[in-house]
Amino acid sequence: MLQRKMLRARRDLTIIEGTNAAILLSGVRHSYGPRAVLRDLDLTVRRGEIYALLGGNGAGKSTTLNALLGFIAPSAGAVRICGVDPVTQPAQARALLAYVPESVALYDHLSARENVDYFLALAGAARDRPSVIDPALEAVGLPVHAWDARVSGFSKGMRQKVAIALALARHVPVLLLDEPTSGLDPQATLEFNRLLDTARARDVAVLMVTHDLLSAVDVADRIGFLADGRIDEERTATAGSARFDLNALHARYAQPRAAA
Ligand SMILES: Nc1ncnc2c1ncn2[C@@H]1O[C@H](COP(=O)(O)OP(=O)(O)OP(=O)(O)O)[C@@H](O)[C@H]1O
Repeated sequence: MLQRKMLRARRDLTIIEGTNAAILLSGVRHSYGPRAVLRDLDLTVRRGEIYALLGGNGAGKSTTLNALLGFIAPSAGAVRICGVDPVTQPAQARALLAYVPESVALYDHLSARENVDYFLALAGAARDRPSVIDPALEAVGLPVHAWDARVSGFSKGMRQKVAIALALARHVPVLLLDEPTSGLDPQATLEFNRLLDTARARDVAVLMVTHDLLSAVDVADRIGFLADGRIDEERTATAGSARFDLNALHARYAQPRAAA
């Protein structure tokens, strides 16, 4: 038993040392009571890469995000954000990532500019308006007339732009997204995907948990299906306009689940 644990620890170390992944999960296991949710999950995302993680309800996608955020400590395996363990070094890991939940929480009585300024101050990051805040708001395409408007009147898409602007202003290498396009109309979804292109161009590693296959096909470099606690299948985008075979992916995604 001890030998198995040592072998596993050595394998984890080898994987960590031999990778340039900004996001790494290696041999990760996690159970809630008797229910094993992650079983030897291996997943890596490099800087400048967008990875879409798909999976049926209850497959363990949020649990995966929670492991990366350091909210849960896996019973086995390694989790790293740019080499930092989010459980044992939470402050260092948090400084390296931005997390955008399905519903972006902002201060409704503050403007877009003020929200970015406030959260930059909380993060201890540089917050000069002309050189940091305004260029970030411009990069995400938030209309200039909205910069000083209270965010209470913002749509979901606009709130996401503020959240991504904050991530860009912080220059974090890792962006974690939970169901970013749920509830967005097709136009807002396309706009959001182009925001992710901006993040990729700035060398950010993006992990996007989603049920939105069309969005994943449009923007992701790799798509992974989480099933039975591990990546069951992974596809990589090909060059050219048909980046993925949408019909094949849909057939894969919609296939009946094995009984638990
Ligand atoms: N805190 C918890 N305590 C006990 N069980 C949990 C807890 N959180 C999640 N689970 C269970 O773990 C499994 C995986 O949940 P998780 O939320 O990670 O799945 P998901 O893939 O994000 O699902 P969805 O697509 O529905 O959001 C589910 O069976 C869920 O009921």
